[in-house]
Amino acid sequence: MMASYFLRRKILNCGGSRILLGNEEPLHLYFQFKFGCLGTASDKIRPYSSFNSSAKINFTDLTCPHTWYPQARRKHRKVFLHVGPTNSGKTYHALKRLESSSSGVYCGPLRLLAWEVAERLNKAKVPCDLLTGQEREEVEGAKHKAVTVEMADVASNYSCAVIDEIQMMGCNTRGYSFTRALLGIAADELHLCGDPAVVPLVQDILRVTGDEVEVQFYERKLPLVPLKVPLGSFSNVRKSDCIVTFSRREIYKLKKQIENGGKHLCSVVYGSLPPETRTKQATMFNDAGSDFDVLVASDAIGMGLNLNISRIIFSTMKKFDGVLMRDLTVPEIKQIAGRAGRYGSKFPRGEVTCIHEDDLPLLHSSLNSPSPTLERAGLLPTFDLMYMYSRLHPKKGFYQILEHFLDNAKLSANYFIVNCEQLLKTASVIDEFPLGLREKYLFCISPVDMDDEISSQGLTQFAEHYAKKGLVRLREIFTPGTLKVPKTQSELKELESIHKVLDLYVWLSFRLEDSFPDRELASSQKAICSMLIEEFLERFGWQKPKSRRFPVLKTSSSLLSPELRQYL
Ligand SMILES: Nc1ncnc2c1ncn2[C@@H]1O[C@H](COP(=O)(O)OP(=O)(O)OP(=O)(O)O)[C@@H](O)[C@H]1O
Ligand SMILES: [Mg+2]
Repeated sequence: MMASYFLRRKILNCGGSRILLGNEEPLHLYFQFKFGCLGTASDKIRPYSSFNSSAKINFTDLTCPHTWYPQARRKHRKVFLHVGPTNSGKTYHALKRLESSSSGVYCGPLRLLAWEVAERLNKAKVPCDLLTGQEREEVEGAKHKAVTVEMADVASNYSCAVIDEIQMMGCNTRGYSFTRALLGIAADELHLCGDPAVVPLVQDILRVTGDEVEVQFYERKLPLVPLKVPLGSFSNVRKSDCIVTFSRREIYKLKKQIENGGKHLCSVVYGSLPPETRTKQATMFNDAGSDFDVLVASDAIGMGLNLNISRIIFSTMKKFDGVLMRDLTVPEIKQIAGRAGRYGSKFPRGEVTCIHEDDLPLLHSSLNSPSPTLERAGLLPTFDLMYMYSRLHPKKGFYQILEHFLDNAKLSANYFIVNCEQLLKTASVIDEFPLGLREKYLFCISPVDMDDEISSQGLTQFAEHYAKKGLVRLREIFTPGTLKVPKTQSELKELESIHKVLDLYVWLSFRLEDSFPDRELASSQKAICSMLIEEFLERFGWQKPKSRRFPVLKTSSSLLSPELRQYL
């Protein structure tokens, strides 16, 4: 049961009251800079090898990011690029290698994937720790770890490492974490899984590292058939279909339309649902005995969940990208469509179509086109560089330092600086408080959605309390016992945002342990949020189908463990 999930986890001690920058170097470079002792770097490494002349160093020169990782540069890594379409066994083969290695790390793009891999390795009697921004679970004797890519450790040595969905190094927001893992993980064997579109870029980037690269191409295990006829009417929806759309409002509208037909109940999966709720919805859909036999989902299904989908149906081929409505790209269409016909499910093939006939030409042409070659990988200045740069501009706030740094950064052709809009938004809020640069950087890289009002208020309050007292008690900001099952879409959205704020508290508690002491309370409240959202999804928002038995609804308190019940 999810409610007790967090409580059962054994929390790893993560280092007293030190600030741990989850997606940063573990501050070793910072101290090396501070005390001028970066003598361990090999001769090839630039620019820090000449530390004593630090005044001459141009800290905004990001043209040689491979030199930021001396540990990896000391290795002659054997890199395997596993590339092919979705459902072709890329991850499967890389994980087989990881399982048989003496030590290793799996770096995935989502918490769901890290959970799945940790579970898989532990089941195969390979003890494996789990480490994400918000969870740390230690298994006795573990020499393996499953982590979210932001948590990849570039200061340890591994025999084997896997970076999944490596094409995400081209992602405009998170790309830098994949680039960092690619350049920085010190493993004898490094397995990269992803789209064939990454091959030339990875080969080019690794040309200067001295690593050896081997490419292995994969074919889809089961055929994917683009249908010539559109869905047309919702009466043609059948068991194991997945309807894809891109807004939350549309997801609930489609769910209602399909359920009103009286033949199906729909599970839903979309990005802002808590990860554990997404897993639960996916499990209900996968369960052949469950009444929830149709899935309505956003592109959040593109990665990470193993779903028994026989047919993908695009309700639209357009997506709002934050600025305007645009056509889906070839890689997006392929990634989503490829979820149909998973190897190991009961279907002999996958099928894909659209609701509307007009959308079929784009679907068919995209499935027949190769994904455009990835040209550049994302970068973000590390804390060390920002710190050194800030010392040259001691009067500037963090926002100005960041802005100035970004304006002056020099890059080589293989890299781009990721979109720092969220970072800058957070920096402008955080600059209001008397905090050190390291603390400001930490708040800025935290997983906060500054476009979500409740989330940004949460971050502001956490930073304010932290700056004033050095201690942030959850009860001063949030009253346990006030959470309720949402009755409307807007209440649901609010609960999703509260979940994000609690998640942020947990994230901060792993990095500022003494100042955020209520991790357990935040985790239990998160679990309650998820359950209340699930209760909404099971009970509200649609009419009971005529001919089906409705699942028995348990009250949220009866689902709770005694430890959690006290918080309601
Ligand atoms: N040789 C195999 N034997 C048994 N199961 C396999 C084999 N290859 C793949 N599978 C299973 O097929 C499914 C798809 O494989 P996998 O997840 O490795 O594909 P992928 O190419 O990584 O896809 P994606 O691009 O979607 O991540 C998984 O459930 C996996 O366990
Ligand atoms: Mg995979």
